[in-house]
Amino acid sequence: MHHISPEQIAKDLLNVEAVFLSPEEPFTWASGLHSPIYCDNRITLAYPIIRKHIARGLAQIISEDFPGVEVIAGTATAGIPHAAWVAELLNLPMVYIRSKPKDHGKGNQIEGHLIKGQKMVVIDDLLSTGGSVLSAAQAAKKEGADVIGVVGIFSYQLKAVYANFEEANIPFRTLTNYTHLIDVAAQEHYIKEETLETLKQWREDPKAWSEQFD
Ligand SMILES: O=P(O)(O)OC[C@H]1O[C@H](OP(=O)(O)OP(=O)(O)O)[C@H](O)[C@@H]1O
Ligand SMILES: O=C(O)c1cc(=O)[nH]c(=O)[nH]1
Repeated sequence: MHHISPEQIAKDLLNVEAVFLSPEEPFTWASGLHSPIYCDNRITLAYPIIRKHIARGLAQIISEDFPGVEVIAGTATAGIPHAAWVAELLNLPMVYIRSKPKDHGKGNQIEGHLIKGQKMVVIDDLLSTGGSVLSAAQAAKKEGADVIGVVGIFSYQLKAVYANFEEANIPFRTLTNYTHLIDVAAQEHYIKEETLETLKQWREDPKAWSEQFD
């Protein structure tokens, strides 16, 4: 099967303007970190060709790296649509994982039919610290899933993501990452030289950069 390259996915994200830059008034991430960049992968849902690139790329990684998978899980909310398309391509069952158990109805955190011992790959759209998807993976493990891997569209390659996945002892893969995004943005002049400098500086120490805005 033809591999969709990390550069192509980075280009897709830039082309659909999923990458937002605001160095003066930084974004606040799920982890509480402040950042000059926000990658809104939800925008890709509006583009059938691009969401197909993503689904095929994720399905391919899963087939190659996690061949024993028996169920695909999507994290609420942004992981769910991609998980559904990947489950469809791989002809596998799908569940989704809420960030917290529901406070009414059945009180579920994992929604759908999960069989104990089932080998699961969890899909999130994006990994910053990995905290969200790992907490989803822990919830699935508590319900009896055997989480064999995590896949996503994009990783910022933060030190925290490597440390957190190592601690959880779960492997992860992404279609593209910050290195590819910045390379493509620089080569194809998507981002002003001055902003690129800020993005390179931010990357040296995202925590210290964030602390200026606490
Ligand atoms: O790796 P992390 O540090 O946990 O950050 C990444 C998470 O943050 C975003 O979700 P968000 O909490 O904004 O919720 P959403 O999916 O409902 O939009 C994103 O979709 C990831 O799940
Ligand atoms: O860490 C986050 O919350 C986050 C960062 C980002 O670039 N995009 C996103 O959807 N969430």
